[in-house]
Amino acid sequence: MWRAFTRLIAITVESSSSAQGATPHRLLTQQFQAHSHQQINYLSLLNNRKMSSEKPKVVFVLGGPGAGKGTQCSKIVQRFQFTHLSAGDLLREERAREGSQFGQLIEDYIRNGQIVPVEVTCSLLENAMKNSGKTRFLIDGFPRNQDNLDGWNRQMDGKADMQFVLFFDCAEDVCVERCLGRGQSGSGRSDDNMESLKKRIQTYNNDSLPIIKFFEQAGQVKTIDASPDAEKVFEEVERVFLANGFQ
Ligand SMILES: Nc1ncnc2c1ncn2[C@@H]1O[C@H](COP(=O)(O)OP(=O)(O)OP(=O)(O)O)[C@@H](O)[C@H]1O
Ligand SMILES: Nc1ccn([C@H]2C[C@H](O)[C@@H](COP(=O)(O)O)O2)c(=O)n1
Repeated sequence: MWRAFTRLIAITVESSSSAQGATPHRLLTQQFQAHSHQQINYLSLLNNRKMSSEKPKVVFVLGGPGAGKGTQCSKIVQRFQFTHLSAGDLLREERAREGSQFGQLIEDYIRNGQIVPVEVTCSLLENAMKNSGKTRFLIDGFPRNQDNLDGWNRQMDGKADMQFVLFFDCAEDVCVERCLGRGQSGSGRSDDNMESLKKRIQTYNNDSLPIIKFFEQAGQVKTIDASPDAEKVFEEVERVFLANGFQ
């Protein structure tokens, strides 16, 4: 955990801040140091429920911001027996939960297009898996960086079987247009704006693409062209699931 904090403290964050003389970097650094002094108990996020006795099957769903991951996950849920768990949605829920000790930290990361420490995200995912009582999961927007992947391997080792990575390949300008469109139609998301998007895209290129490449080299990636309309994209997605034995 200390290793994670040391790295967090080194993060450089560019954002606007009204506080006099306080750079955004310094503000976040102070916040993380405060959190570390409180000795955050990440385990407080985990409940005691057991995972279903059948080992859960997991499909990781990755792609740029706005590539259409959530849209396609809804369609997969309707067609196949999967439960959709969006890491971003779980983080937003935790941010909004009254009394959460992680709310402000999550907000700072999301607004700055950075990836929340895996201890938080993976615990939220594991809980959601346990609470659902289900055994097939689409894990959307995770693992997004090396920290996510390492944390998943540590925490979920032997607890779930990853089937494949569904990668929605989408040009940057299309992703931007879709996210801005989503913002304009009232998503209410604090990161559907050009300033956050620039950072999210940078994080995606620097941190997420190498993870997709890693899975690709292991032969575990199913790439889908995400640029056509959603129905057309789903035709490809459906083929992948059928070819991998899902009915
Ligand atoms: N194939 C598509 N063609 C056009 N618009 C799409 C398509 N798929 C999704 N959209 C629209 O683009 C926006 C982003 O889609 P969605 O929320 O599914 O993306 P996402 O990859 O889950 O995004 P994020 O990673 O930011 O959560 C939404 O407004 C959605 O309606
Ligand atoms: N593994 C993850 C997934 C998401 N987040 C944070 C940072 C993202 O910009 C934000 C929104 O995610 P989205 O809904 O676009 O998938 O949530 C993270 O830190 N770690």
